[in-house]
Amino acid sequence: MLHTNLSRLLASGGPKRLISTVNKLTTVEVNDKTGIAILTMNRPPVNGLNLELLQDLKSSIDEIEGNKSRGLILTSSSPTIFSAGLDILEMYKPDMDRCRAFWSQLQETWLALYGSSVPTAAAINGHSPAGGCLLATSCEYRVMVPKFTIGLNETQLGMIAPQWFMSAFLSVLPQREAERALNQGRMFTTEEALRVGLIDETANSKEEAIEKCAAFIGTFAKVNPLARSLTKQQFRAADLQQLKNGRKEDLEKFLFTVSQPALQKGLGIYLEGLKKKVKKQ
Ligand SMILES: CC/C=C\C/C=C\CCC/C=C/CC(=O)SCCNC(=O)CCNC(=O)[C@H](O)C(C)(C)COP(=O)(O)OP(=O)(O)OC[C@H]1O[C@@H](n2cnc3c(N)ncnc32)[C@H](O)[C@@H]1OP(=O)(O)O
Repeated sequence: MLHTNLSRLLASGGPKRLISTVNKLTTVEVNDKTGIAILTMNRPPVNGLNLELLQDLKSSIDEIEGNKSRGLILTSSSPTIFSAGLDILEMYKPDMDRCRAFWSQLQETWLALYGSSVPTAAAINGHSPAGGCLLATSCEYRVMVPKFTIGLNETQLGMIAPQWFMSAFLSVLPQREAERALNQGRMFTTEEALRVGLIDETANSKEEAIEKCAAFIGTFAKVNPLARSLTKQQFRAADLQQLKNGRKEDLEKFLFTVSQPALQKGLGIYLEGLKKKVKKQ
């Protein structure tokens, strides 16, 4: 009951304090009463994860870790897109120095989110393909609004999701389900995602999704925070360590892959398809 009241207070626009306005592409609002931080991505039109958004996400996660928030809820300022995943323009005809910085930052941001010591939840208020799904599955709990899609669609783009994308996916889905979905590049509707367990709950609005995420975080109110966070870290240690040990190799593989003419050709066609769709409307 206490948890429900706290979460209602948070979602109903109860006392909120804007802690950070420093980052251009993210905001952090911490509710004074509940101590839960809402981290909002704000890079129109689709929250494409480019170098700057990834940097801002990382610095917001650090800020939330540092200000002793009771939990982190990740969401988006867009009414229809949680995140369109990696900004394809970072990989299409890339400047190789920037591309290196981009992938290194993606690794850094993932390590911070997946390894975060505070309870994390995603209020998925829009489409969430590929890198968007990575962010959501790196959180401990997911609540999604109907009529959107979520999944790792990399194979549809002729790309291979790196091992650590798979780790986050596998921390949520059974191996058989995860393997089939990844091989197919399958995007799940909200209802399908709930059925397979890719999300935990549905909500009729962003506000309700945030309320349900807050209720999840509230379930830890009476649990020793250090014991909870060390337990979470033990569960995630192998996945985190695997990337930490292989960061350089992972980066080199990525740079090699994006410099392949066949991949560039595929990305060009994919981008063209996205743009044609806009013109048709
Ligand atoms: C160890 C590793 C080794 C090797 C591995 C090598 C490579 C690994 C990399 C693999 C990882 C990839 C992860 C990714 O995240 S790739 C990105 C995948 N994302 C998508 O496929 C999403 C594409 N977008 C959409 O499906 C739709 O846009 C969406 C449903 C999100 C929204 O639809 P809506 O109708 O609302 O908007 P649009 O009109 O489609 O889009 C508006 C403008 O935004 C542009 N756009 C959309 N998505 C992206 C994107 N991901 N990147 C860049 N730009 C994007 C779209 O073109 C429109 O642009 P304009 O026409 O307005 O200029």
